Amino acid sequence: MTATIIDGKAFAAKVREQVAGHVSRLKEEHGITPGLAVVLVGEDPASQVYVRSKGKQTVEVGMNSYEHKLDAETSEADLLALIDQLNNDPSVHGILVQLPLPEHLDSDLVINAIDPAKDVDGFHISNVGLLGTGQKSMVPCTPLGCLMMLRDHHGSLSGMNAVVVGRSNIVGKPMAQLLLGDSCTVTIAHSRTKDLAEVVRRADIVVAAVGRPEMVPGDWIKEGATVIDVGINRIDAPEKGEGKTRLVGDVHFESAAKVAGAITPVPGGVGPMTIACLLANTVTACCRANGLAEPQGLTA
Ligand SMILES: Nc1nc(=O)c2c([nH]1)NC[C@@H]1CN(c3ccc(C(=O)N[C@@H](CCC(=O)O)C(=O)O)cc3)C=[N+]21
Repeated sequence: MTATIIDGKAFAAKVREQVAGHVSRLKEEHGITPGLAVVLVGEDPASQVYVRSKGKQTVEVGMNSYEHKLDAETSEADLLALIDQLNNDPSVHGILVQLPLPEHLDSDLVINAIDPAKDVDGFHISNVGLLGTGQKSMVPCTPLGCLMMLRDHHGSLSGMNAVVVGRSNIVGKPMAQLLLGDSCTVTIAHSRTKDLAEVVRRADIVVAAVGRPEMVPGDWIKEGATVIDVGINRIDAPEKGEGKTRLVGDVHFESAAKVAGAITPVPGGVGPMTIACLLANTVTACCRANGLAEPQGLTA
């Protein structure tokens, strides 16, 4: 068997088209332009790349992008003051604080200072609680993007065995909640799971989100299973020449694609969907803030 490739890049372009449609309707019918504020503390090069690409796409769909770059030594009080200002700015509908934050800043405290209605990452404890109890919330972008691809590929996920490998607050746990919401039987596996290979082999859906390059080999995958690879790992690629690198996922793509029914590639899979869902969440937050009907198909 050779797996169908789930093209996250193309899917993300479609999501952005829908978002752009909602944005132009908000402008024409209501005179409102959705705005997304991104806060970056310090100058981690990977974070800068991500923030730049996100800012560009925000403007491309017709929204306002506000970037706040603070130096690495910024105090917690100054960061909290900025968040307070953004919480009270009616032109800002979404706020994202790029993680990880420098060591001296308490990220839980900072994230929980964001107005939950503007928390487009879905990391605020109120949104986590709302998601866990099946209430309307802001849903974390990466798991939301994975859910959209799974629904698109399968239609209904009801009754499927889903194994999420990884238990992070930003991917593993919210992913499990979303799959449960779609009536999957959900297992969260992690580094201490006994017989991990056997657990993964039972899965109709595997979501790999551990941050370890190519740790899930093809012989852990059940024939025909759907594999969603959340990992984005940069590794050395001496075969490309001295000092070169390449991006790989948490799944060993080549071997997994031989047994899976469908699989997301890295790059071009989950990553582009994460940014598209950030834009989708910003439009959703803007509609809710203005008491307007929210977009269909862009939320969980
Ligand atoms: N508060 C917060 N929210 C985030 O959503 C968040 C964050 N902090 N911190 C950093 C991570 C990282 N992240 C990525 C999103 C898209 C790609 C992406 O589109 N990657 C391309 C490849 C890019 C390349 O070539 O390097 C792909 O997978 O095809 C990557 C990384 C969001 N993050």
